[in-house]
Amino acid sequence: MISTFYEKIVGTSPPPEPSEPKVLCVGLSCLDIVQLCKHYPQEDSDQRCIDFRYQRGGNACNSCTVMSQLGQPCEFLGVLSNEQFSQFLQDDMRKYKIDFLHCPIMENGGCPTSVVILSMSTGSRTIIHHDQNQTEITLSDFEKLNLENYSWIHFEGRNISEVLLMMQHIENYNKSVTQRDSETNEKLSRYTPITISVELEKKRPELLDLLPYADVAFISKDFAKSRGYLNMSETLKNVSHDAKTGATIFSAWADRGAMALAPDGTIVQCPAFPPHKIIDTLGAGDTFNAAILYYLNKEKLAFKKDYSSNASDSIKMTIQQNYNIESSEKCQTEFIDQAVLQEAITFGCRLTGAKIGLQGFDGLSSIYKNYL
Ligand SMILES: Nc1ncnc2c1ncn2[C@@H]1O[C@H](COP(=O)(O)OP(=O)(O)O)[C@@H](O)[C@H]1O
Ligand SMILES: O=P(O)(O)OC[C@@]1(O)O[C@H](CO)[C@@H](O)[C@@H]1O
Repeated sequence: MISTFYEKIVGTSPPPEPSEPKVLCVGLSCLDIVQLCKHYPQEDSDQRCIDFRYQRGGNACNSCTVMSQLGQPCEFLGVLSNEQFSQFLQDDMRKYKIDFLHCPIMENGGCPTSVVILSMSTGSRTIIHHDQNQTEITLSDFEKLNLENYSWIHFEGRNISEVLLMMQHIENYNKSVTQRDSETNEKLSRYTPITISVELEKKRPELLDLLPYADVAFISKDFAKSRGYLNMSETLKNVSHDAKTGATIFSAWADRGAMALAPDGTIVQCPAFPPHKIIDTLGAGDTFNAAILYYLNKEKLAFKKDYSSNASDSIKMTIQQNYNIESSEKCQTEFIDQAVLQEAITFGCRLTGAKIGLQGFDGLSSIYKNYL
């Protein structure tokens, strides 16, 4: 039996929605058990580590932690449960002012857990994950959202077929808010279309099926390596063949920094900003993604152009027949030019460089204030 947190705890009246639209992150929240080791351990050895902690993790959830510290209203959507560690995750989201009111709560469900080994000698983070048979967010969970409350929706590439349906649901919404009255040419809605982003992180080639629906895509180095790409430019070049026309694509690559493809086809790049001492690389990619979402979403909201003026320019993209879905929308990326993209990627690399000099995510808000 699944109910939402809202139905279970809050009752019937909906909570007041913020005046500023939120960024929604759909994906995983899990428990991270982090062991800080001097060196990566040898198999079948017995040793002590330097430190131990547990914290809330998961790509989408970590990105919310970072955005919340930057002052961005954000919401997490993922499956939660009544189990004690899942309660810990929920308490922690409250602490960080991350909205999770629409998360389905699985009675008798478990809590996905990762054991993470941080190596002080190399700065690596090794993640061993168990999903505790947790189910994933489906279209029917997603349909309960009022999309007017969001300016940007980010998906972790996970349950591909359902994520595709959710992306298509957003496209339909976007069509409805950009419609005009045929006689007066007046816009029929005061809402702005939603920008869709996706992260291809896990080493699963099927994740490429999500690209034709994304306005913005993040390609992790793990995914890129699993495809045989040796560097960021090779990644962008290859992946762009599967992407929507006008999409913005990011490739982040640890100490090499990051590179991005702009909607007009130009490439921008930024080196990494390593801290004095690397303390904790867990969640570096999630921090980078959050910084980009934050920066580009602010640019989007500041962008005064009428979003529906070029509606007739829409392009038809057909994706893999096994999903039998068509994408006919234009990219929601008009606000991204080369200069904006360069600023965004520099902000992303700077913030992430600062994060890996910290334990966990606390302290990012003061770093951000200094950055401004
Ligand atoms: N060792 C490092 N030195 C400096 N910056 C780093 C380092 N590792 C990660 N970063 C920063 O974090 C971003 C994302 O890192 P990456 O390792 O690709 O993510 P993930 O956590 O997904 O493996 C990089 O683009 C870079 O800016
Ligand atoms: O940014 P990274 O370091 O790649 O992601 C870290 C992380 O989100 O990924 C795991 C789930 O795959 C979580 O246990 C952990 O918090």
